[in-house]
Amino acid sequence: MTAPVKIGPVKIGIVTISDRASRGIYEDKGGPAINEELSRIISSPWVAEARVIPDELDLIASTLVELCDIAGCGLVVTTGGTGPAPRDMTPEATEQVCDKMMPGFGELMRSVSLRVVPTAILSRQTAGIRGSSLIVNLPGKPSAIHDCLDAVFPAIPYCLDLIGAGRIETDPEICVSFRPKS
Ligand SMILES: Nc1ncnc2c1ncn2[C@@H]1O[C@H](COP(=O)(O)OP(=O)(O)OP(=O)(O)O)[C@@H](O)[C@H]1O
Ligand SMILES: Nc1nc2c(c(=O)[nH]1)N[C@H]1C(S)=C(S)[C@@H](COP(=O)(O)O)O[C@H]1N2
Repeated sequence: MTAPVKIGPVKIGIVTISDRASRGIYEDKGGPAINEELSRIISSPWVAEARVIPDELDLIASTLVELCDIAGCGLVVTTGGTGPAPRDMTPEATEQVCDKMMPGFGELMRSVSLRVVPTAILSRQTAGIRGSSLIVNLPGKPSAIHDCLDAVFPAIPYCLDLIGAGRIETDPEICVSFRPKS
């Protein structure tokens, strides 16, 4: 059974998790790249809620909770902090706040990324459901955003339908979303 549909434009959280971008040591290119990619793919109305934060487990977790529970984001996309380095804690924060993990997202994104870089296996990127929100992790390299989002996006609208996150439509010239029950 699908959850009740939310009315109005879907809110999408865009979270850059980077020590250096959050301190202004370099310009954040990840958040704007996600915004650009979503604008290319999604044809229905949506609004962005962007955040730029350091690689701090508690702050990542509280930002994800705030975006899902208070801002009401149906989808939250993160970039950065998925690797093996000591401060890479995004998957841990994602697991901490999710009711249900969606391992297929990470599997597909790593497999697609492996065609681009052999170090794709170093990303522990994952996805999960918190209430009526889907959280998806992307690697920090801004160039990874296009490859990873394009790979998983065909399944995202139906996932959002199933959890009651709101309805989104995609531009079929860019991404054909698959809704088995429509
Ligand atoms: N938000 C971003 N904006 C621009 N470039 C980025 C961003 N995040 C990462 N990068 C680039 O990708 C590289 C690898 O990203 P990674 O997430 O491993 O960074 P990092 O070494 O953990 O450092 P930091 O957390 O300070 O971004 C970085 O060294 C940087 O060149
Ligand atoms: N598509 C894609 N995936 C990628 C990469 C990349 O450049 N492109 N970088 C890899 C590398 S080098 C690392 S260390 C991991 C984790 O990156 P993160 O800690 O920035 O999230 O993502 C991997 N996945």
